[in-house]
Amino acid sequence: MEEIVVHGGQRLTGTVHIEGAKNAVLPILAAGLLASDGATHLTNVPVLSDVFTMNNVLRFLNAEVDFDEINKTIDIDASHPLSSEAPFQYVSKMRASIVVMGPLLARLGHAKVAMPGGCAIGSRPIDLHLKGLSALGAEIERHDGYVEASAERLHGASIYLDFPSVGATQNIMMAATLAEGTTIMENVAREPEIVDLANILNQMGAKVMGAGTETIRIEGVPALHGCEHSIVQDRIEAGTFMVAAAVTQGNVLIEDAIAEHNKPLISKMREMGVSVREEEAGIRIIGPTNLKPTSVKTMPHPGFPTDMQPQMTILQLCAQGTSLLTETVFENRFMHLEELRRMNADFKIEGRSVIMYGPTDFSGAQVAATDLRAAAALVIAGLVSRGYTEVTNLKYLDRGYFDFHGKLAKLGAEIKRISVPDESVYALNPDFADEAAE
Ligand SMILES: CC(=O)N[C@H]1[C@@H](OP(=O)(O)OP(=O)(O)OC[C@H]2O[C@@H](n3ccc(=O)[nH]c3=O)[C@H](O)[C@@H]2O)O[C@H](CO)[C@@H](O)[C@@H]1O
Ligand SMILES: C=C(OP(=O)(O)O)C(=O)O
Repeated sequence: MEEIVVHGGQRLTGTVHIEGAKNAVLPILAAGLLASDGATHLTNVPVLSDVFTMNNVLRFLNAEVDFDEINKTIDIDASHPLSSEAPFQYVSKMRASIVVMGPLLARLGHAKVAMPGGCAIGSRPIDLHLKGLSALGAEIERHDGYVEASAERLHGASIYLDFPSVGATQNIMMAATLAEGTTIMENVAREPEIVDLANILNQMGAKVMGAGTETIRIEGVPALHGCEHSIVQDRIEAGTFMVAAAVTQGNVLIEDAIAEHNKPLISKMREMGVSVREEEAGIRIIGPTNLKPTSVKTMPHPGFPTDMQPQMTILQLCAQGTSLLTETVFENRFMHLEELRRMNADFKIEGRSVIMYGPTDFSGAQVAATDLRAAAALVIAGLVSRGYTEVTNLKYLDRGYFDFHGKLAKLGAEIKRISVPDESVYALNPDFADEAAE
């Protein structure tokens, strides 16, 4: 087992490089299945466990996938006959694998995908995905833990999403690229990752218009081909380092971060007294001595992203006074807070809101990550804690962050990732921690 050990108290300074976005590359890998002619070449691909999982899903479906981890590129060749079945062993590993459904259905007229189920942050149904695919003419059946969709040929339709679901928007958009006629999707997700997907689909020969707005119009085409595409920067990784810099009173340039994609976070950080400078090379964060409290409510884009919520709570817990955070997107995304209580955090959860009483005098503890962003939040809390913090369950962190501890170490954090025996009696003993950190 591995864990991250942080000795808090260091100011972060320097420059950090941001990877391509996990939430962009996963649906884009699925989009690679749509190209019946030629290979798709992706650059700026993040080296993440979720990417390995999605590659394996594509390989199982009979696509050729070549991942060059050093150069961060992937080539996908889906030009030969594909299989249409994504089994439980893959889908259970990663919910996002449900986005192969739209491309398979469009390309092969059939898709059988294991129902993804929920995860630690909430129940995560797929009713909106299915509603959209059904409007395009697919027959949907659910049996034995699978959802099966078939259609001789999909046809364009008008689809209104009850909620701007990211995955449903992606799945339906990809299916509609090869449908006969025009599809109008309303109340769709507007995340930058949706725009990135639309961009690559258009390079593949699709006709997708309006991505990034509430309405997307897709004119179906008979076939798509391979192309080259560079994955958009990860706004959530950028935001995570912005918070880490601010909370440690640091001075960090988040290289190539796109301010436009992180507007709600930037606005809240400025309100709290953080200096956020948009420079040519990226976003510079200078953390103040005293942070002001604030209220945050997560919303679909362009609202405050739920994927920044756990990290944001650390900034709020450090503020001088009472802050509020309301999570409206997922019903169970406060699990990191119970771990933070063991690090001295004082808060009260009331339904979907948490009231936080700052400033917190964080003290190091052994804590376990419960999901991806919880893992990042716990490490950030460790950066401002007295003594040592050990964060376990790093499999969650590895889903979405490449070399997180290494990047923080380069910025001056005292942090190591170490192997420990599974039955670790590893206590918060500075002598042992020093030894393990060598
Ligand atoms: C791989 C990826 O891109 N993951 C992101 C994507 O997840 P994902 O695509 O799963 O998120 P959605 O936008 O679909 O889900 C948001 C909310 O809608 C609900 N819902 C969704 C679909 C549906 O058919 N029915 C339904 O009720 C979900 O339960 C959830 O409460 O967007 C989320 C919201 O920004 C982010 O937190 C995830 O990091
Ligand atoms: C919730 C997240 O991802 P996923 O939808 O892949 O679980 C996330 O990136 O924070």
